[in-house]
Amino acid sequence: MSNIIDGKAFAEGLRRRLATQIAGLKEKHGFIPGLAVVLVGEDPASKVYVRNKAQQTVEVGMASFEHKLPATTAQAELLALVKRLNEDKSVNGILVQLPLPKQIDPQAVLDAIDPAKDVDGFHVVNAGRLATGGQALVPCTPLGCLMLLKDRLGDLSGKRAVVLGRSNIVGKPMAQLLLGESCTVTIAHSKTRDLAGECRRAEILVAAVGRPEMVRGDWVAPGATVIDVGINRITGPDGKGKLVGDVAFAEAAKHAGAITPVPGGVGPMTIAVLLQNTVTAACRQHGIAI
Ligand SMILES: Nc1nc(=O)c2c([nH]1)NC[C@@H]1CN(c3ccc(C(=O)N[C@@H](CCC(=O)O)C(=O)O)cc3)C=[N+]21
Repeated sequence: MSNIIDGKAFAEGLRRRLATQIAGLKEKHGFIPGLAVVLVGEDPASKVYVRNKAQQTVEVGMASFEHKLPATTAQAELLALVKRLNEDKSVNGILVQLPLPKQIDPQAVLDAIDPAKDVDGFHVVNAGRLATGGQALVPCTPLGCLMLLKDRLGDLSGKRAVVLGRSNIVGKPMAQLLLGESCTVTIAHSKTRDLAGECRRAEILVAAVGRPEMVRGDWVAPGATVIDVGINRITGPDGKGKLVGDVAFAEAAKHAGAITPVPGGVGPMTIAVLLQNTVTAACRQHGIAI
């Protein structure tokens, strides 16, 4: 087995399984799940992600509702849209694309989303349920990382895991999920003393700091599994733009037992899990056990 973890292929498989499940829901229960994605403003990267999300939503057989608002949208207008989507029975999942323009407080918007429709898992109720072992909707990126880890390693119980980064959207929920799998979890960050040394102790290393190629080869223990959540657009030596992770891939791959590439690793999993979360949310809303 190659030591490269193919997130793109895993995500394709997951979407195929979801498509079958969705066809079954339509046949047996007479509905298809619906996902609403809200984009405020014109951020070019966000536009690409939103287009990909909408396309993949339709490909697996779900309904996609796209809402594009101008960058000047007032917070009250966005909250009014969220309220309408909360009340709309054909909408089972709601995602408001981040980042939002500066006149809008992102947490106010995220907390206005019905927790049952919060397919990003960013609502404080879902964060609380994840932390206390309840029935949460779990943030897509960390859940995707966990799926890749379990697929590679099987049981994670007792493993030493280091999560580099403490954001609400990746680092903290990732640590909760690993703890839930009975790993011994360390959350390391910019203030951590001897960051390289902490990382070197990890059997599982998840990098989510948003700093291009910060994790060097000698930070990786022999045989460790490395999950690179970073997506950084940099200018390469040839002057062209390219995508790199938070891990110096070529160096780290020499030490790692398994490692995710960028692109083609965690990124595609994020969208596939978003679709899965929408199916999960739809089934719970219809009282269907899955
Ligand atoms: N409310 C909200 N939820 C999100 O989940 C969310 C968001 N806002 N804002 C932006 C980030 C970013 N994000 C990505 C999704 C897919 C890829 C992805 O598919 N990446 C591919 C290709 C990337 C490329 O070529 O540009 C890869 O890594 O192979 C990347 C990044 C979701 N986000």
